[in-house]
Amino acid sequence: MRKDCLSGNQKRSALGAGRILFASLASLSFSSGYQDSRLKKFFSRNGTVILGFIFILSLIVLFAVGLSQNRKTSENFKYGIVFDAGSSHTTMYIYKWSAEKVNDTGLVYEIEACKVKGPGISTYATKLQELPIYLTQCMGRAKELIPKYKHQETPIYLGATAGMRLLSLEDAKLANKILSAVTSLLSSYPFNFRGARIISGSEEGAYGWITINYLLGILKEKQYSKDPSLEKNESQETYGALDLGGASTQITFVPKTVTKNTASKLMKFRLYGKNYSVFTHSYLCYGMDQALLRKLAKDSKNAVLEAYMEPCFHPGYERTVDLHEIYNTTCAWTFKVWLPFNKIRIQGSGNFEKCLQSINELFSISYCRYTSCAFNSVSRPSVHGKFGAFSAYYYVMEFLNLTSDKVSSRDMVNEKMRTFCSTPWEVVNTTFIGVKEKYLSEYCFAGSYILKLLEYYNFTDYWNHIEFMDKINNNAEAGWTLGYMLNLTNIIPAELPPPKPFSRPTYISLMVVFSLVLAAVFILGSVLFHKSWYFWN
Ligand SMILES: Nc1nc2c(ncn2[C@@H]2O[C@H](COP(=O)(O)OP(=O)(O)OP(=O)(O)O)[C@@H](O)[C@H]2O)c(=O)[nH]1
Ligand SMILES: [Ca+2]
Repeated sequence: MRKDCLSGNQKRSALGAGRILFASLASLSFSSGYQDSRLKKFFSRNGTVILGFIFILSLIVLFAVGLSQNRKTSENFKYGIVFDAGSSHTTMYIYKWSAEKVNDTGLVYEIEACKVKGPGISTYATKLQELPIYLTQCMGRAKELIPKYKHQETPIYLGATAGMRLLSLEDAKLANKILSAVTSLLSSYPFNFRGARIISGSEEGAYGWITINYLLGILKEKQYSKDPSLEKNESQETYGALDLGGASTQITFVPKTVTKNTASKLMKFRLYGKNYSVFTHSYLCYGMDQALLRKLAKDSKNAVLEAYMEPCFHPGYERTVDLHEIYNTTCAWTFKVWLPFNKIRIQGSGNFEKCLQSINELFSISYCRYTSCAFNSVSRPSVHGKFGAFSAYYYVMEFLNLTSDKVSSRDMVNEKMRTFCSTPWEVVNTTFIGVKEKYLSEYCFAGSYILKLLEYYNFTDYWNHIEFMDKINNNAEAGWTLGYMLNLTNIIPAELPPPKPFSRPTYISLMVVFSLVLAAVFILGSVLFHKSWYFWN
């Protein structure tokens, strides 16, 4: 338990200090008081008033010092803005924290997640003039929510992820044009603009890992180890992070053992006085949207008379796609075949087993130069401990009602998926009214894809180790943005800040005790002074 009251030792030392103070004051009044008769007269008349005045002044000083050290946290808030420019869309997050408690864990929280209307910024290469309108609504929210006098000191960052990574592989100049346009646009706002850049897949994975462990209070657990409310986190291992975006997916965790194979994939951090070696890998083209595009491109070769049966779509569902749209992407071009038509009609058959088989072909496992690989010849240290799965992992599992603790095995998920995929589209469409058609029609594919992805990561027998998470502890959404800001604003120190000498209640108790001792000293001093004056006169 944290000590909030005075301990026996503290009480004894407080009283001891009082006695010494009293003795020195008394001796001072005896030794110097009688040497000057004018002074004696003055003290005899005004002594009590002077002592009372000194006493009150001391109290005021003591309390003023005390209050200045224990100022209410609501007085000085700081803010930070981060734009997550993802492949499918952009979201602006506003974080708020107390300047005084900045080093405590879990105290930065999200006050706004503003979804920018429209697709990801990588699609704006040919319509740069539309960017001001694109960002204006969320920037307006930032101006509204952050007090005006804080605007200038509020940092604003924009991090672009896999959509821009892909564009920069296809045409680096175009990607730079977008970033320049965004830079000049965000610089024109009254905030402290600190850069727009494409973050690497490793950064995206690592910052996501920092975010969830920070919000769960795991990074700084040691400092709280005597607090019963945080006991569950004592000596707890960090959570691994699983992020599934639209164009890339990341896996990040602290491996139990580091081998030669994994060493090159480790990122090292020193946070709150502890060292972490974090394995992280980002698979470009393995995000949800790009995986579906690649699957459609791969299976389009089966088209007969401009149509083919798609097992990952519900029976009765139909979608017509432009072949140009699916072949002309960096992720899918390897599946390009010549077909005598421009469009294909995709008809759902809702066959879960066939869907899984077909998804299998998206993962290359034929070659592994390490002892064990997840897929695409990327080394895979054994997964262990708990994992937090967010972004599309959460959206999909939440929709399928598979996020509960009771869903403890992969078999249960398989069963649910089998039934869901075979449900006719007409039934699905009329049951889930109001759900965006794009999302609704793709949940069968998405759920099956997640199952396969987690199988390749080797979670088959560890399904119950995964927690699907969105907002953590009601503080902030899981994702890379908070970790990015914590790092760039140095909110997480490398070393643990030294503990405060006293907690607030201890501090107040000490003030009260010392004030009472002071009062007693002055009252006694004043009585003794008068007695001695009469005695010597
Ligand atoms: N069902 C559902 N899907 C969503 C929702 N929001 C986004 N998605 C989809 O989930 C996938 C992942 O979304 P995000 O995590 O936002 O992806 P992103 O950040 O744009 O992409 P990356 O740049 O790869 O990280 C994409 O296919 C989105 O279209 C939602 O609210 N519900
Ligand atoms: Ca993302």
